Amino acid sequence: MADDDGLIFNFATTRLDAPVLTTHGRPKGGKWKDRMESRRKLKTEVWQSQKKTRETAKPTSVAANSGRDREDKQQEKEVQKLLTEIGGGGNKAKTTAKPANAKQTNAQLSGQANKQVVSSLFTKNPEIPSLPEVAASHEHNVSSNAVIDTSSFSGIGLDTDMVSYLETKMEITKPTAIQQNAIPVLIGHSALAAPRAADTYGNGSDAFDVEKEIRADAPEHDVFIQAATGSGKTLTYLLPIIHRLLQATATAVSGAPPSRELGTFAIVLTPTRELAQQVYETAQTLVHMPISKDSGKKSHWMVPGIVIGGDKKQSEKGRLRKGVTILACTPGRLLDHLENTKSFMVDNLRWLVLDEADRLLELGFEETLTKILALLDEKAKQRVRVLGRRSMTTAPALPKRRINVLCSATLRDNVKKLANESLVNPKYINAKRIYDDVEQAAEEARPGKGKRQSTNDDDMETVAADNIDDDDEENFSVPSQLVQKAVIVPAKLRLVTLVAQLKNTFRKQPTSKIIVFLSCKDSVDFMYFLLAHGGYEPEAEVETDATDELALELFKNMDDSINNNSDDDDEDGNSDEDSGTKSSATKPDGARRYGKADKSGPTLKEDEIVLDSSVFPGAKMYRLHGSMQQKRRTETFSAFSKSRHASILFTTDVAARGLDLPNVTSIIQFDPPSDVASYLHRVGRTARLGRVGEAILFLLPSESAYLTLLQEKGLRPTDESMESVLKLMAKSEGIRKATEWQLRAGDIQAMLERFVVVNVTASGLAKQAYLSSIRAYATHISAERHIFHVRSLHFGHLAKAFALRETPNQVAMGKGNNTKADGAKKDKKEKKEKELAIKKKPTFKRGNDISEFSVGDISAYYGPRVKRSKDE
Ligand SMILES: Nc1ncnc2c1ncn2[C@@H]1O[C@H](COP(=O)(O)OP(=O)(O)OP(=O)(O)O)[C@@H](O)[C@H]1O
Repeated sequence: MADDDGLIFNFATTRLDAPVLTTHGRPKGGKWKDRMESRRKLKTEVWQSQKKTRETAKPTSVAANSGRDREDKQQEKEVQKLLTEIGGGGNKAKTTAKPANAKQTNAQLSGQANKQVVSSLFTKNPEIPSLPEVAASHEHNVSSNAVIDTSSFSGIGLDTDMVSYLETKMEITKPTAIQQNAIPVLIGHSALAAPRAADTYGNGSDAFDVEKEIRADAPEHDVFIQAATGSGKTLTYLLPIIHRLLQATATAVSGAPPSRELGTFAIVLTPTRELAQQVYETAQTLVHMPISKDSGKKSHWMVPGIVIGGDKKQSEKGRLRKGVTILACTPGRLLDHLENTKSFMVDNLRWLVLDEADRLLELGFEETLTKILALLDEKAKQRVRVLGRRSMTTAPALPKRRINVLCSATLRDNVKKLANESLVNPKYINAKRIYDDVEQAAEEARPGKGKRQSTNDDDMETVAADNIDDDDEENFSVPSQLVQKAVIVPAKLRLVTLVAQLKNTFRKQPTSKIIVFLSCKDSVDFMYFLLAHGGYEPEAEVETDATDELALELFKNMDDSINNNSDDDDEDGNSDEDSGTKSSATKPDGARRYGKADKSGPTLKEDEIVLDSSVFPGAKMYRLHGSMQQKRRTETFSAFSKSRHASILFTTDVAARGLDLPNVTSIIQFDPPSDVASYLHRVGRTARLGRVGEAILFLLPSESAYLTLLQEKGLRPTDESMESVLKLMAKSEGIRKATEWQLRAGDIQAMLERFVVVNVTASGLAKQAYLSSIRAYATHISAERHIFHVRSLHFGHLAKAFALRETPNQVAMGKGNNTKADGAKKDKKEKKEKELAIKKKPTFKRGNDISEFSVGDISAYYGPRVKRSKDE
């Protein structure tokens, strides 16, 4: 580890003989020119002093990896302490005495210097560890979640009209392995379901006659569906539901015939609103199928609906009153309607699907789910008691009782418990086979029991079976055609390496659709804004014109500082004198200027869902996180899904699970996931249904042990060097000299930093993102705490990843380089607010909640939160 790799703050130091400063760190009195000169001199001295402090300070060791139970709280305390230290130290000491150590320096300087730190990108970085060679996990030509050719939908008993609609309108012709196994069971024809559905059904040339095939006494099974990401789980449960509703209209019925007035027949519960939206849209598409004449079947009465938090409850009530046949919803809102909406009729409910059941439990919805199940049971009993059986429709095609379907990626203990408690006469189905016993399913899928990473068609189903596992020996698999990479990047170079990686991806494939995962919503807002607008160079006049002298000085000094770095020298070894005169040859593609006309520069607008990028010309920028208004979330989701342009979606884990965003070519995990299951789900947004895709994980040098952890779980990203990423960008931009890739990286970093300096919005977003991401870092699960420990972060270096030139204490104090935001009053207010926020604490949630921590107030997105169960 390099000397300065410990917890050393990038604080400015003070000196005994410093000029007299105002409370804002500015020299008083004298001529304008003298003051300028004095400031410049002070800045240089502070910089030198700061350098000295850094060199003499000792690295702080990473906290010992013991006493995990206490660690969560300890970690929270530490972050709060660190934030208080870097933000509030100034209260303790206002003396200008010579600092004894870095901490003291911090305390002394806060509230005084408001200086810029422009450090070189390529110096003082920790060593990048060399990693063991990893056999690429994507060397197989066969994809593990591809559609199987040996069967057809009619072969597994699906309604003929549905089959032709799937083929002609949706271009879906062959079922996936999980569909082959689960659809017959859900259609109610489990006798036909066999370990290898394809063998059993042959080529499926004969249409399946439900009336003939379903025996009156055939037992109905609840179903547990477990399958790899992107294997078509939504259609696996929706097709049988619609199939049976359709059949019910064509067969003799006792009681009322199925109609909209009979209320809700199927409820699909999802952990996120976006997933509910997706299920709703798929159901909408399916119910609009044309029905062959004289078949007696009717589809027009089926009405899909959606109730999710964030929508107006009154309009939801109205929809429920009219009748919603297939309802997609999130748990909190469903419980609310079950308890309070009298017109919500579930008397005829025949299916309850818990999609992403493991995620629902992770989010703490266990109690809500238990209440929902109890209420549904209670309402079913009441119906028979009060109205008698006549109120029910009893078409033979319909299940005689409510069928519960659980979809989950894993068979962890909490999911097993839920399955045991809620499933009646269950079948456990994966892509390989059907089990009667949950323990047997888990046992057979343990590492060593099944093969992993298939090399041929026959093994394909075994691969997916490996996903079924228990807590002790968790093992995961990803689509075998997915290319997984990891790039180890020192903190200072993170931002520019991300830009390079994105540029390289667009160069390789100009219409790439990329998702960038970040740990918190503030980082999402910042990256979205920065990479949309940061390629526009601000006009020097904006600053010249500014009444505040400091701004002018900063703008000039900034480039002096840059020029102090040998890295930033131009081709001939000369330095530019003034950023305003930097040659356009050094500017990135598409760099433009905004000047007097839009002096204030761009701002972040709430109602904006897409931005053109100035950093990646031609590309569209999107963002998605839980703090956005529901309407914007829905619009963004739909716009990014439909986009055929080069596009980037910046998001938290709100988009990690279940979302089917078509044709995503690349996943970048810029902030590492909160646990391995999240890794699996994030990368699962690409390489869907046999398509190619790549996933790149960014790690700090101190986090490289994470790769070993991933390998232990069967996930094997190969090592990609940061240097190769930066060199490739430089080369493809026509930079010929082998040594100049560092200059190019420096240019890009400087451009983004300049933008943050002069743009009020960018500066605010950068600081907020910086602080929030440190807090989010502290929410990694305790099992991974030895890898992701907040004490191993170099706060000063990290600031550069947010294009910040302030020291950490300036950021935490709310001090900015946006001169107008620096009035004494505002400083005081901001400081107070910050201290209050730190005291009040950010709510640290554990493990998988990192994403929800990051998306802000969880109850706003997922409905009321319930207590996490103790045995989770
Ligand atoms: N048999 C099929 N043939 C072709 N496309 C299909 C088939 N089944 C589903 N699809 C399509 O595949 C995409 C992914 O399906 P879906 O979202 O249901 O996957 P999933 O298994 O739920 O993934 P995840 O676990 O990531 O949520 C959808 O666009 C869907 O229309």
